Amino acid sequence: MIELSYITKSYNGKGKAVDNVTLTVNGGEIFGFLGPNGAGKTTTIKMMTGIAKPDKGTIRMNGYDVAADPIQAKKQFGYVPDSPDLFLRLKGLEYLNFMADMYEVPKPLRKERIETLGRRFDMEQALSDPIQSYSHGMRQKIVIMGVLIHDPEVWILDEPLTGLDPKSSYTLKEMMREHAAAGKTVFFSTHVLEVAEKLCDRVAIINKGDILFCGTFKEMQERFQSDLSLEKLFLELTGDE
Ligand SMILES: Nc1ncnc2c1ncn2[C@@H]1O[C@H](COP(=O)(O)OP(=O)(O)OP(=O)(O)O)[C@@H](O)[C@H]1O
Repeated sequence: MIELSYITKSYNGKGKAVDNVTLTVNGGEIFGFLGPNGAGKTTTIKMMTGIAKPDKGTIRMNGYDVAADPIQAKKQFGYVPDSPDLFLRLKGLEYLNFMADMYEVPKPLRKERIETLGRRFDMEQALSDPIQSYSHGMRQKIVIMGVLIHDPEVWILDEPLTGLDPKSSYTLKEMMREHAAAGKTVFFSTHVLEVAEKLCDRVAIINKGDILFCGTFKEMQERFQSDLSLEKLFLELTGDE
């Protein structure tokens, strides 16, 4: 479960990148975080993960306060950033072992998970190569695998489908569904509204730091008394049409 209460942040004292955002994401749901470029999605995610500090407000991960109890809070989630260009000099397998060490995954369990993840993401052959030699999509996959190797309860994924080929994208979506079906939490940002419409139990739409809507797609259609697609509703709501 993720709880954001009255989160506000501005950069260099300028306008608010995130303004008084309150959101709860429950276990058992896939939650989509949508908004135009510069809306405040990544800033919100950086505050959720402890990378950036909110000016005001509190964030809890499964009840642990990210500011007051950062280690316990960080044990609750896995985070895939929007750029996968990390640890480029390590080989894929070295990176997965490093992540497994950080999260104290026992050796037999990590071996089993590396095999399963390698198979599901078609990465078995690439694991002995340096990450530097990977394509963007392969880097994205190794970062996702590094998160999943410690089986965090809460997944926080910033644009996770960007650059993935159709099979890997399908696999990740399937894994997101499995994770939520097991009662755990999936929070992800995306610009691909067709995916959000099909995959998410609930969505929030943020624009200029404000949450404009939070709920199910059906609730959104009811609110606007419309049977338009999520894409059309999004464009109306964010004033781009
Ligand atoms: N490090 C920073 N310094 C100053 N301003 C920043 C910084 N990071 C983000 N901003 C500003 O904060 C606002 C929100 O940006 P953010 O990156 O959170 O948007 P986003 O919704 O993730 O956008 P995108 O979809 O383009 O990735 C923007 O106005 C952006 O210019």
